[in-house]
Amino acid sequence: MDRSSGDGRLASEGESAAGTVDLVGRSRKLEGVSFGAILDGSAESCVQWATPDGLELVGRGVAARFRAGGPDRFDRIRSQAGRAFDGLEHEGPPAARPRAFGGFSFHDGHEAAPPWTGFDAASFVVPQVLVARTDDGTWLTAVGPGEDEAADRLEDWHERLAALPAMRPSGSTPGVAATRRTTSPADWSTQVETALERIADGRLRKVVLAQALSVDLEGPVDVPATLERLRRQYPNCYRFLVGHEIGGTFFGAPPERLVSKRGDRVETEALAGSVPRGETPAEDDEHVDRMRADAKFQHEHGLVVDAIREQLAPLASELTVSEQTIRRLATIQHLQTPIEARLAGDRHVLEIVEALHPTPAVGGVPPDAAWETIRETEAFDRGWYAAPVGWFDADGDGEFAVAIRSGIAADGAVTLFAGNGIVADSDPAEEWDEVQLKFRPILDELRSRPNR
Ligand SMILES: C=C(O[C@H]1C=CC=C(C(=O)O)[C@@H]1O)C(=O)O
Repeated sequence: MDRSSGDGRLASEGESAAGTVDLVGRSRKLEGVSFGAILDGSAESCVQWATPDGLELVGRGVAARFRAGGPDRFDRIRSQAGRAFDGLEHEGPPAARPRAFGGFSFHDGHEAAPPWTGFDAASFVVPQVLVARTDDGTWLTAVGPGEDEAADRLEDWHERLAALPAMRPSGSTPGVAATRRTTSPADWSTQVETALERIADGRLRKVVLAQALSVDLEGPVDVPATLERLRRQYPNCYRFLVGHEIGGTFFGAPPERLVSKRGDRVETEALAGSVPRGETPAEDDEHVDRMRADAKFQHEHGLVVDAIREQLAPLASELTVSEQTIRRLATIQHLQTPIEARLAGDRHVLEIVEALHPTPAVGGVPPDAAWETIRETEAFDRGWYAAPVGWFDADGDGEFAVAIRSGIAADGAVTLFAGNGIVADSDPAEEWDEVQLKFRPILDELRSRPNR
């Protein structure tokens, strides 16, 4: 793994905006409110998170911030958060509790250079204002460094939100002026051939190689509105947005759960192996039958299942690997294997995140050789692509997705990312086609289209 060039200095600079004062959260029930409208015009830090099973969260402002760099960034975030959450006092239902939102870079040695300005190797915020849409209604939570501040903020935002429209138009798309690839088809073939040689000589069994596509926009992009449109096309995916005050906005609609932890229960999955959707249900099934029967796809998928099993086993008292199923998305279909565990002891979700990242669905096997191949062959910075993004709370519970089918909007452009698993017998041209399908969800939403 890339354990060499991490910037450990950030860890000691990690601050809580609350300083030594204990954080206080106050919640109140809300009538319907448009999530997009809450973020409108915000130059503050903002976050949005939605799961396939219906939880939706949106937050803005910074009550506390945790930042870290280097290989031990998972631990450092955990200890900074431990200090800030230690004295947390929250009045409201558990669904509305304060949480920390953010994510990690794919590589340990990540530098926050454009388009990733503002995105440290690990960075989380506890928003000052959080709105949670749950089965139990919609809740506003204000967080501050003391009771009075939290109560005043709650009052202020309750009034502001009451004045906002409950529905917001879905907005026009920005339009695409031009696209630029980091990787030409010829370069891609060379990269895949390099990986195949390493597989043939036994150094490597699988590596996920990725590409970036830089999209120049005709007009400004409204990321919350783009996410809202993605909800319609990709209802069974996560949706996330992390917007930085001094940089861009990272967002996406990933289908892949890295981990969900509640108490001692952990859910994760292997998601690897891709075929296109067909024109008809029968064609969809033909693609799926081919994928299920194909030794290459099963090998590629099996490596991910085995690695997750091995990564979780030391932490678990029980581990259940379910039957393989199919994940059918708007443009693509994947092999999926749900995996559940009961934890052996008291663990923080970030410990599970650290143990699992990167699964071979985005890294490879063995991890070090895959890491080396990625660093030597890919011609762009992965930044936060394919890394954990999500939230955790004061109890160490939380949920993280793998930030694939994602892009970063910064300086009038959106840079999209997509990759594919390479194993023995992979064909560069087929892999190229599969990667292009993975750019589609966001690219399609950026193209010009009349208002809907
Ligand atoms: C790495 C990506 O997809 C992963 C998830 C599902 C299927 C994959 C595959 O078929 O290679 C990848 O492992 C991506 O979308 O950028």
